Amino acid sequence: MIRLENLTKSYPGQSEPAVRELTLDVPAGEIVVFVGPSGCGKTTTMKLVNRLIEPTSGRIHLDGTDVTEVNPDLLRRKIGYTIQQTGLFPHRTVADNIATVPKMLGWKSRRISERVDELLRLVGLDPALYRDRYPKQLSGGQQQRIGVARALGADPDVMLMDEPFGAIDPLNRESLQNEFLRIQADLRKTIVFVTHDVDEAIKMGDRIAVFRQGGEVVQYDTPERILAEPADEFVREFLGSGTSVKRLSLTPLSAVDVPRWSTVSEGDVDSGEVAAAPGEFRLVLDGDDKPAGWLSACPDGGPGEIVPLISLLGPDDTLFDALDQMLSLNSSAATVVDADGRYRGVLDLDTIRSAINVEPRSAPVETLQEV
Ligand SMILES: Nc1ncnc2c1ncn2[C@@H]1O[C@H](COP(=O)(O)OP(=O)(O)OP(=O)(O)O)[C@@H](O)[C@H]1O
Repeated sequence: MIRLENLTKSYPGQSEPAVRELTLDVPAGEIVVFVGPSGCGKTTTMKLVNRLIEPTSGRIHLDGTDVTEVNPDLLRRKIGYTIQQTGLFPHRTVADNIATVPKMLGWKSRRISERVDELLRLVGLDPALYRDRYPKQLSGGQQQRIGVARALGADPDVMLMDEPFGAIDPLNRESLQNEFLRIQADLRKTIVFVTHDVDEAIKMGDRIAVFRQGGEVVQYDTPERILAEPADEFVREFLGSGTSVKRLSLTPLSAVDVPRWSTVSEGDVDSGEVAAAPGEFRLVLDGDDKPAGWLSACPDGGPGEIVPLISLLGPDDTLFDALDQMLSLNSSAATVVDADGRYRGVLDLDTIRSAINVEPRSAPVETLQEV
């Protein structure tokens, strides 16, 4: 864990401190995102942690040790650091860049070589193709990946990441974010992540510290709670529009109470024991309790036919995915299954609304008739 305690940093010649009396804990294994407008002290605070900048007053504890009492070089070898401009050494190969800290730590060359290949694979680059290239022979996104691999070099418990995906186009940025979250799910590093971008903060952060000018943290909480209850007008404005949609994309269906609508079995449909009334749709489950389709009435009054389901939602999908599916399929409900593909329930607009506690503004939207 990182503990910042009453931290103040005043730069010489500046009338106001860049960071003032900042107290904040970064829990072990979490990503804490510093977000806020330009010049509000995010980078200064981050650089205080690995002593690239010395505090004017206050303390920083790393797993209970006061970092101001640790030799800065030794400290930095224990903390991975990656920045927007990647800071790769242009005249060193990818492998040599990644090996920077392991070499300083005196690792044997075989161990270093294995580690380099392992890290290249981790960040999605084939070692055979990339280890001997130079940074200028890589795309911007690939350089950022090498920056991340280098920061992970000696397997530090703590990572400081200053706008690590800042220089990347939106599409590549999103895939780097996703890959980094996938890596972090396994590695559980303690990470301080700086960004200007509120959407990136919401996506990447287990917690977000919203900074205001002068290094003041206005709100420090989970993305869900910051979106649901912004501390003041500054935070509300900083979050911008669309907070309800942002909350939808933060809510996995595994965390939603999905109403279980009544169903009919495929066997009963096949044997003609159940039928759908005109205008009625009934969800049909196969012998394994998996959705097989909707039973719709036949115009001629027959038992009806099973219309296959175009798409199902799983536990990793979010309320945003559910709404997106409903809009794109022009449907008022979406069928949800568990990790094994078995029926969990059916989501409609009312369920989505109540999951994020949004009151209906007008008459309730017509929903699929419950059977
Ligand atoms: N070396 C320095 N000397 C004097 N003032 C500095 C120095 N570095 C930063 N500052 C000032 O300290 C304040 C905080 O800067 P900092 O870089 O920490 O902000 P930031 O929130 O990271 O900004 P950005 O998002 O633009 O990177 C700014 O007013 C900046 O001008």
